[in-house]
Amino acid sequence: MSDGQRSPTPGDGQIVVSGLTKQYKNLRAVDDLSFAVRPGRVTGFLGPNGAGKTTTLRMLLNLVTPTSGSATIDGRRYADLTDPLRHVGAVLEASSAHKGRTGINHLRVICAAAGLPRGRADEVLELVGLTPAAKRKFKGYSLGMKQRLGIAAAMLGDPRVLILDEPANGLDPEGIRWMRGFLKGLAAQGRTVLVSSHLLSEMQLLADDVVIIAAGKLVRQGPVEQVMSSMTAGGRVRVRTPQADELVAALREQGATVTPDEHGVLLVDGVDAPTVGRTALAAKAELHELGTERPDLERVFLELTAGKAGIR
Ligand SMILES: Nc1ncnc2c1ncn2[C@@H]1O[C@H](COP(=O)(O)OP(=O)(O)OP(=O)(O)O)[C@@H](O)[C@H]1O
Repeated sequence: MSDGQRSPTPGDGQIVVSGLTKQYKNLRAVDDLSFAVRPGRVTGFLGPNGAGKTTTLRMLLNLVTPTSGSATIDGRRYADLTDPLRHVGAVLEASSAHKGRTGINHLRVICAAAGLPRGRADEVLELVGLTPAAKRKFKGYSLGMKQRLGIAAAMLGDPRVLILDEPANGLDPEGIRWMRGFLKGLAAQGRTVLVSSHLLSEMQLLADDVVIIAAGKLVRQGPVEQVMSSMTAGGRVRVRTPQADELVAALREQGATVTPDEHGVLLVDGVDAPTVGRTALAAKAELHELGTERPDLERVFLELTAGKAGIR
């Protein structure tokens, strides 16, 4: 087809990880991990360095043998997929290819080995915007071009499921923007896109769902908005009023802790903003400001994961 897209392979497109565990000598890299990844969405697989993301992805792709538990794609273990390239495409690290080979020839070699039509190489190159560099040698490719070539190779079998390990690593802002648009586009076509990252900020822009792990264990999973707001719930309330003494007394009666700051703002812990508003109304305190301070998400993420991770 002219745009290089065909309809994805049938299958439920789900990734299901269940009780997955990998024990290295004296390190449990992945520890009884369970989560599910749905089609039609980009799922961010988040965790600090050493959390076990790569090991999990490698178990999904049958490159590492689990100690226990299971990981399935389209309801089957990778090893049991009859035509794996048609089910799942993976980009585990910046693509490597024979240095002297051109981008298009690299893809044609894979097509030949996998029994795919030769023309598919041109289609996927077009898909990732590398057609102008088709005949350039791999050794002259930038990191961004190598990433695109890796994605092109993963797309050769037109898989329903895409798995990428830290695809934004080393890319410039333009490359990252392209990657984001490309992956969202694949999800919009109904594909399953699982992307690992150690950057929460990147996942806020890219992911629909997130799975957060630390020290091999699940920390949170769910729609990105829901997970983020659960992480920053319980922020302290800021309130400003000319009748500060009256409001402080009324709030303390409600069990709240009130700390005035140097600018005349009252910082209130223990009750939420609507409660502060109601209390102010009852105490006849005029409000000049009322809001909730949200903790910095990146800091919460670090605390959430560092506390579990320890030193690895
Ligand atoms: N073959 C191995 N033998 C022993 N330990 C290993 C092996 N592979 C990984 N590990 C360890 O398992 C832990 C998890 O590693 P993993 O690469 O899965 O983490 P990650 O979340 O992908 O982190 P990063 O982003 O740094 O790659 C790390 O402590 C790592 O050193």
